[in-house]
Amino acid sequence: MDIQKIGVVGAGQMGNGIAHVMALAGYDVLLNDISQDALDNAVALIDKNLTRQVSRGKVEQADKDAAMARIATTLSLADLGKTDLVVEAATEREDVKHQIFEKLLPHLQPHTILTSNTSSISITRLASRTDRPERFMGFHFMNPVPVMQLVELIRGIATDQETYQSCLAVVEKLGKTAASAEDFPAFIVNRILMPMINEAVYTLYEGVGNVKSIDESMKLGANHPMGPLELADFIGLDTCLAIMNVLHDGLADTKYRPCPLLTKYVEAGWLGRKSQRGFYDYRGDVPVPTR
Ligand SMILES: CC(=O)CC(=O)SCCNC(=O)CCNC(=O)[C@H](O)C(C)(C)COP(=O)(O)OP(=O)(O)OC[C@H]1O[C@@H](n2cnc3c(N)ncnc32)[C@H](O)[C@@H]1OP(=O)(O)O
Ligand SMILES: NC(=O)C1=CN([C@@H]2O[C@H](COP(=O)(O)OP(=O)(O)OC[C@H]3O[C@@H](n4cnc5c(N)ncnc54)[C@H](OP(=O)(O)O)[C@@H]3O)[C@@H](O)[C@H]2O)C=CC1
Repeated sequence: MDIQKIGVVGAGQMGNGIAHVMALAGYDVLLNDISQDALDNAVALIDKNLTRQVSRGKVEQADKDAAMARIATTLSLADLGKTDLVVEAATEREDVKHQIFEKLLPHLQPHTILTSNTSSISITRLASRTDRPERFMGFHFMNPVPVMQLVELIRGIATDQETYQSCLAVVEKLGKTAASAEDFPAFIVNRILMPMINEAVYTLYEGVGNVKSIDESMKLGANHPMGPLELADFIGLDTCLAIMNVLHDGLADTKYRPCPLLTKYVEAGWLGRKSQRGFYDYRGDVPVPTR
């Protein structure tokens, strides 16, 4: 299917990155959120990130201008009815995602493909509550979207081959690489990454190391670009906890038990970079460890 117009639901860190790369690749993008502030911040951030790409010689000024002109925003989900593909990138909560798809359905054209950028939630279950489980897929970008090469494509039990091929063609047009994952809790990347992050929080909780020593150990000792706690703050601690809960509930194995310290940080509203405090405090000039 020829996809031209793409709707993105949720203008948080993933939604803005997805809108950025889609518009740069030539798609018309309609970005939706429940908050006007989130939409305004997302457009400002896309502008800033594209400007940086221009200054580093990665993007031509004319391509940046054209990409910005292809991005429109809306507070109304009904406006996404005219799109060919929707990427849902709202908060990692199953009830929120079900509600979004439920509200979208009456406005959609029959051919529109629905996808979710969920990090962990069952694609089959999300699809089953729509009128088009055969045209529903997991479309899982990595953070930061403009930089990371991989997109996980996850077929639900009912997803048809044409839908898969259409999504694969979008990934290729973005210049990214697709990995196919089966629809089991947290798919491939987060099935492996999130238990490591959770284990780093246990290492902190049990006093084996502090924030600085744990992150330095994994950066200098295992050549990771970010330490696991720095990465958790970057992803969002609410998202990390939600993924661990999906793994724990979905696979019923105690090895996925979320660390109580991770739960405590989320209860405090210390969600990482997006709330200015997590395993580090970002309110000053340099990040300061909180433990
Ligand atoms: C939770 C999930 O469901 C799935 C996930 O996404 S899991 C998370 C996956 N992501 C990771 O693991 C990221 C790990 N970290 C990294 O790879 C690196 O630290 C990083 C790429 C984020 C930054 O790299 P760095 O070398 O430390 O910083 P820096 O030199 O400033 O940035 C490298 C490039 O990325 C760009 N960049 C960094 N952050 C960016 C952002 N948020 N948006 C856009 N571009 C960004 C920079 O502009 C820079 O571009 P150039 O190469 O053109 O100069
Ligand atoms: N963070 C990451 O590293 C990655 C995250 N993901 C996945 O991407 C999705 C988004 O994550 P992320 O961008 O980090 O989260 P953020 O918290 O940064 O952004 C979520 C956005 O969705 C908005 N939102 C909430 N409810 C609705 C709704 N009903 N309709 C429209 N918008 C809504 C939120 O608004 P408000 O703030 O007002 O609530 C917020 O702007 C999640 O499913 C997550 O698991 C996937 C890959 C990597």
